[in-house]
Amino acid sequence: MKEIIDDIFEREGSTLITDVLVGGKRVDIAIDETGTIVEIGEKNGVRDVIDIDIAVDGSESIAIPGLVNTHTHAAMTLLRGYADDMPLQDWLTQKIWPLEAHLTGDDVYWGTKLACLEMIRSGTTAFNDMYFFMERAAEATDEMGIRGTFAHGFIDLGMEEKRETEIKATETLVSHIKGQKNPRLTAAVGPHAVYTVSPEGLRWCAEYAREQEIGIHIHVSETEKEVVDCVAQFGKRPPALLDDCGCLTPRTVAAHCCWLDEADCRLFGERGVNASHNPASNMKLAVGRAMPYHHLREYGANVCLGTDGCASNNNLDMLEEVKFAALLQKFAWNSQTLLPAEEAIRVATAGGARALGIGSGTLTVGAPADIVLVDRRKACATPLHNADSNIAYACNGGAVHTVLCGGRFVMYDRVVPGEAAILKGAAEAAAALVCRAQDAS
Ligand SMILES: N[C@@H](CCSC[C@H]1O[C@@H](n2cnc3c(=O)[nH]cnc32)[C@H](O)[C@@H]1O)C(=O)O
Ligand SMILES: [Zn+2]
Repeated sequence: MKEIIDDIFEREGSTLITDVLVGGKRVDIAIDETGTIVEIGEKNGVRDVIDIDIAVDGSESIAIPGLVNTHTHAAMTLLRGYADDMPLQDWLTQKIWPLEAHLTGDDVYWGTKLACLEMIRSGTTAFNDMYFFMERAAEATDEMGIRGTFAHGFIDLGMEEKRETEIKATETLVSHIKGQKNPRLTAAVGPHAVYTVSPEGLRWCAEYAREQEIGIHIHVSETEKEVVDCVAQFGKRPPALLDDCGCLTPRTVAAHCCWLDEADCRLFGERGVNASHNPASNMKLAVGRAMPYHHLREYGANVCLGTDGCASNNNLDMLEEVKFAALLQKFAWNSQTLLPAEEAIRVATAGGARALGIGSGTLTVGAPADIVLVDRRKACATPLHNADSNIAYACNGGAVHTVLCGGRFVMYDRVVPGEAAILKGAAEAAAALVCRAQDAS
């Protein structure tokens, strides 16, 4: 790679990536000053398409579309390693929620900065977030230069008063995000799950999402207990309850979907729901069953990929998540051919872009230049019999060296601007958060 041009992160001109491997072919990629891919052609074939401001030698790199993390609680980076090896409900009620009660907006700002740093370093250019103080999460994401969809985690626990508070917080966030008019930041509604949000709350979320023309982000059928309790309380399974409340739409991202049966998958396909597979989180929390990817694909649902939060993964490396997904599906459903490498990468890129309604996810002319360069000189990428195989089964985020989002460099030759300050700020915020919680207990 050429020496780092000192203002490369500020440049807003056009970029040419030369001689890079895309889908098994060596090509040049021309990106115009608006950050759009304007030409992908044979080596040396597209140089005169743009007035080149920056040229990047891609001859030692494989290019893939920016990875799209469709389920995070990004600022949970501050809780990484705080509570491990527990069942979901105990983990939430005994450890996570008591600590989250002491979160501040500054905590979410630093936690999200750290999350964006980690995501950029491992090739993620867009993520779907559900948490607290989401205005601060959006501020951090804008500073880091990648794309985010933000939902206030809506939990009413069946209480009218809390529902009103959550409604106001959701409306405030949505108008804040829309008011920014920032193409990289979008809003969504985030009803947490059927066991934490009343049917009245679910119906409000669905209606508000429809009215605002935004997405819905929700945890669905993560555990068998969730399904059993839902049937006992409402006489129907979570997907049917959500459908009755209007929550199943083509703009819904349903996280986990582990305990869906075949009829649930057919309903998801009929409604065009996006099912976010979170294999590392599901295995770490031992939720007991893998998402039935084969049924969701068979019935036409869009499957995408997510990491969940850093307290149940514990990182945000989507290349690692691609491997977990491809292996878990084969193991869980006893099929050596289920979710092959190329398909697993597509789920993590095009599948995620479709779920969030963003134009990236593929390296094609007219798409936003959300591009990740993977280093071919790494051991995990050598030999290069098959790039998709190396990307899905051998490499992790550590093989990524350069990342563009909307044609702008967010990492260049393994340099991310402001990294040291982000690590310091997030570490200090995490330590102060735990101290506050301990002082209060
Ligand atoms: N306003 C809400 C905030 C909810 S944010 C989203 C919540 O989901 C929690 N969470 C993280 N991972 C999971 C998961 O896998 N399943 C269910 N909840 C999770 C996370 O800790 C956070 O509390 C409240 O009053 O609590
Ligand atoms: Zn979650």
